[in-house]
Amino acid sequence: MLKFEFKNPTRIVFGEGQIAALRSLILPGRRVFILYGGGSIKRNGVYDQVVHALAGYTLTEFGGIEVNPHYETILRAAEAARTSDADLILAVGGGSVIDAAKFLASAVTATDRDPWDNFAAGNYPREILPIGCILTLPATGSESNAVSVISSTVRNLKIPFANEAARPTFAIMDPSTMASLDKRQLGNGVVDAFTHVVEQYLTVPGNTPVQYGFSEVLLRTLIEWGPKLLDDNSPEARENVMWAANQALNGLIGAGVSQDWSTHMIGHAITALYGLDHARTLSLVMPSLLRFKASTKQMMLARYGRNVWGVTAADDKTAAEEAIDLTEDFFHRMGLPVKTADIAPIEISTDDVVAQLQRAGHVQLGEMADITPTQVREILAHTAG
Ligand SMILES: NC(=O)c1ccc[n+]([C@@H]2O[C@H](COP(=O)([O-])OP(=O)(O)OC[C@H]3O[C@@H](n4cnc5c(N)ncnc54)[C@H](O)[C@@H]3O)[C@@H](O)[C@H]2O)c1
Repeated sequence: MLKFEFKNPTRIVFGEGQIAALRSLILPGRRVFILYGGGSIKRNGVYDQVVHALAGYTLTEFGGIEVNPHYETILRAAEAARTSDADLILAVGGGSVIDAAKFLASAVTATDRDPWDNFAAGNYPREILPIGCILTLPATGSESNAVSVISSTVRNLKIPFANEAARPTFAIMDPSTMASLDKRQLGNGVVDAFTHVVEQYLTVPGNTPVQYGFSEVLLRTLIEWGPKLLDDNSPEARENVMWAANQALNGLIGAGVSQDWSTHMIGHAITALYGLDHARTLSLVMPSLLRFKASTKQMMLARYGRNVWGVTAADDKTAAEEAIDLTEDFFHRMGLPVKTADIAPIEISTDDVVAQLQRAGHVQLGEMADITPTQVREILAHTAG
């Protein structure tokens, strides 16, 4: 097991109707800065529930956080938060809004008014504003992790920022908020969460049976409940997927294991270039990447095939190949692309993706840092079809 430190201080308040618990989570008299996206919360009743729960508090709101949130918009939000003298950022939305809130919480207190480079180098202000969130789309785990993935239109980059201090103080997870999600967002969420587990699990084997066992439970849960969620968006499916997606990226299954975030880094480059949904870049890249790395990942792939998919092949090579085929089929059944033909009219230029990765400083990827730009080209070539 690798050395690790694990602390997840986010207070999770889970279940239908829990938005009403906001009052018990925020001290009276706080000036709350509500951050949201394109306005789905105003159409589905979530905004009204928030405002109702916070009657008597001083509220300021900032809407318009984009999908794949823009740094430039967050800087405007930071100015508004300073002007309103906010003392808590309340994110209401999916991963984009929550990521924006986590970055914003540092941008508000930073003395540097253009803090991108400082934050990218890990230099965050000592004090940042506390963040609370109300999750409306299970996918990213952002509601209780330390990461924000932010895009800069000026720099033409989409990169992750990690700041332990930005883990939300609390996260309200009410599965009924998922009722207004369409099939595309539901499928995206399940596949995003699935890939988070895979990237912390399908690496080189370690002495980490606890982490692997948790990972396998999460994968089996997403495989069982993901299609049901697409089918009927039932309360049972919502709560199981929402909880699994949170556990997939709250730091627990990744503690002490080697990790391979190459699918995500290649995916970020594709989103930055073509605007393709985050999860759809992952479903496109991951099967090809697993096939490309099948020999180095063979032992874990075979274990995954047997423990998660019930593959019975006796030899590891066949079990690994069957596991990848089943993964690809699962992504496809969830309505996501697995070949470039599925994302038409977008056409991916491997040269551009490699250049984008280099601009972002992501040149040696994988758990052994052995995925080079040349290999990225080969992986992308295998997505053709
Ligand atoms: N912080 C992390 O650890 C982490 C991990 C993975 C991905 N990400 C990032 O998170 C972002 C993606 O977040 P996401 O997948 O949660 O999607 P999202 O937040 O971008 O939302 C997708 C769409 O769904 C809409 N939506 C959200 N909730 C809704 C609801 N209840 N009803 C109707 N519409 C609703 C939004 O308005 C938006 O149009 C990407 O930028 C990705 O890179 C972050």
